[in-house]
Amino acid sequence: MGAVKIWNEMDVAMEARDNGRADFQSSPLTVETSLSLPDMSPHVIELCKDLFNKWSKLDDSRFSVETVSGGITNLLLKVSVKEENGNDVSVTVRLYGPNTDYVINRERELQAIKYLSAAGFGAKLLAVFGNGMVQSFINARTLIPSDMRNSKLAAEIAKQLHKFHQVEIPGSKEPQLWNDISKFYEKASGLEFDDIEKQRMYEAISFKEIHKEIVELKELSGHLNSPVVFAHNDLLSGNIMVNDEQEKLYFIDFEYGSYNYRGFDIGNHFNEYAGYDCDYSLYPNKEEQYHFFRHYLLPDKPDEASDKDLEAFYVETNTFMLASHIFWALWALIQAKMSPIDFDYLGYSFLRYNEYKKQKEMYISLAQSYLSKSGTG
Ligand SMILES: Nc1ncnc2c1ncn2[C@@H]1O[C@H](COP(=O)(O)OP(=O)(O)OP(=O)(O)O)[C@@H](O)[C@H]1O
Repeated sequence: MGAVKIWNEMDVAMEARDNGRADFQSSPLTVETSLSLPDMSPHVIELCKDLFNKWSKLDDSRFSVETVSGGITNLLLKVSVKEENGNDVSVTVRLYGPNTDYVINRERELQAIKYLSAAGFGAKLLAVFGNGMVQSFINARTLIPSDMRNSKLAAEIAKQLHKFHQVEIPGSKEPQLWNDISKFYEKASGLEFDDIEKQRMYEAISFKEIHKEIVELKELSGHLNSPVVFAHNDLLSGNIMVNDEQEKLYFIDFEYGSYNYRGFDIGNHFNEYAGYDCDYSLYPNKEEQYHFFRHYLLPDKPDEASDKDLEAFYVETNTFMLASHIFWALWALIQAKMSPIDFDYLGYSFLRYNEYKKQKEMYISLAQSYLSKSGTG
């Protein structure tokens, strides 16, 4: 992560605080992400003491630091503190992965978190620092892909997403999908790999073909009038948590959040039924999708959604589902080069693009015949 980027983050944070719009702390300190947990812990404790006054005088023995997730993007730590009054308090400390600013706009993320957490979504933002942020710890379990097709949970996710899409975030309301895809395309098409096998696989990719697909899909999806909303853009099972006793659902991780097409957010979510293994036999069937759409469209009276609205929603979602494959296929190519994390990003990119090619004919003709029927094509 470059120094310029860090200062941008701090500027956003300072500006928000100066305008009295936020009540989170900030510090220019950074924590080296390559350290082992035992070596990193004293630095994390020092950071927490610097950020939170009430902890500044506590003995280090009152802090414990553990790993919550190695993520495929960041390192997430849980810091538990025994306060002087005997209370146990936990927070999460997120350390941004090196080079993630090639694929994540941190300013956009920070701006979104402030407003989303104020609207009751996700964990509360408590502090930002040089290469990460501190948030409240959520006591809930993280979903696994198969949870998402559980009909009760699917209905809850749809309802929650409907609310999420109503949050207003200041700034430009331009949908970002094609800007992001175009940025990813530029970056992804000019890579070079030191590893010979990776380079060989990379050279087999036809960027000319991908470009043509992007142009056609952009043109077609533009006719579908998908509403532009503030979208999560990465609603996979690992970014949804549920507290079963309180029946409370949490969306977390707004790294990719932006104004975007509603159909993209939902089509992307449906693609995630397949999990990281990309088992697309798990993609929701029409009945499961309609169940989701009903609860999204009319959360209080889902059974009253009209066939016409459901059909339009189906066409919209499955056209943008195709764009989601291209988005993440390009993203994974950049990650394959930039990320230090041991994950087969190149293989993942191929799985996503192959699935795009497998599905495109069916869903593009569906959208075309829908548009010609409705006279808007
Ligand atoms: N505030 C929180 N409280 C408790 N657990 C959390 C919190 N935020 C995240 N988690 C847990 O950590 C996991 C990883 O979090 P998150 O998705 O935000 O990290 P990430 O590095 O972006 O991961 P990935 O790149 O895999 O999406 C989540 O799936 C969830 O289990």
